[in-house]
Amino acid sequence: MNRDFSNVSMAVIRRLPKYHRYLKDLLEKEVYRISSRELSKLIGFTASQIRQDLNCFGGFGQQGYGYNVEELYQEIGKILGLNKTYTTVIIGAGNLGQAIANYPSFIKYGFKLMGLFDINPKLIGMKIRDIDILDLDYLEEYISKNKVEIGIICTPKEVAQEVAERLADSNVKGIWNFAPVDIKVPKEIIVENVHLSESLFILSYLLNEKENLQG
Ligand SMILES: NC(=O)c1ccc[n+]([C@@H]2O[C@H](COP(=O)([O-])OP(=O)(O)OC[C@H]3O[C@@H](n4cnc5c(N)ncnc54)[C@H](O)[C@@H]3O)[C@@H](O)[C@H]2O)c1
Repeated sequence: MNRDFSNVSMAVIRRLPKYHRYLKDLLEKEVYRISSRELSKLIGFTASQIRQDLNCFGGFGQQGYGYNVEELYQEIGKILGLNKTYTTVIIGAGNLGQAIANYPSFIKYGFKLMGLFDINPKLIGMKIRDIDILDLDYLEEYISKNKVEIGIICTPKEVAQEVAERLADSNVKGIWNFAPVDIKVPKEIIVENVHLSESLFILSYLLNEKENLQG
């Protein structure tokens, strides 16, 4: 049964991957039970924040016992949809596209990379870990034939919008966009942007702020 979390704020949802990561680490260390206070020390959120966050999903903890780490890990995984599998393609098989294709962990969470697409004849026909780099001309046909659900955009920013539109017209459900541009697609397609430079600029700001405070 699909539970409805549509009224849970995105701020809470965006914290779930961090809970998931810490719970995985705990399981690897064979820690099976944890209080919100102990979790708070590890994660850096307050204990009351943790209780509030997890209560949004029905509350997993038990007074006097804390959280069952395995159960919480599995449940957060389910809320995040990590118990499902997704078919993906990468568009743009340059530095970043190849790095993502070479990263083995996404498959562990159910994201199956089917193919990479590029326009560069030198790359087309090559393989990254057994996965073909294909000609962009076949994108729509391939997506339809293989029921691809997610397109990962790793092209230069100048062509990202055009690529996004082709993905949208091919009926992908989601786009993971790494190009530093805000792409526009029909609202039924979910877009998640990863703008690495924005994070880097925040680091730069914080470094400068620290220097200014130190005089
Ligand atoms: N490399 C990084 O660490 C990094 C970090 C943050 C963001 N990005 C962004 O990710 C994108 C890719 O970066 P990169 O370093 O891999 O660049 P890159 O130049 O190495 O690769 C881009 C690839 O896209 C291909 N391409 C160009 N037009 C295309 C099209 N219309 N359809 C399909 N493929 C096309 C090119 O042939 C090339 O292989 C850029 O938008 C960049 O700003 C990269």
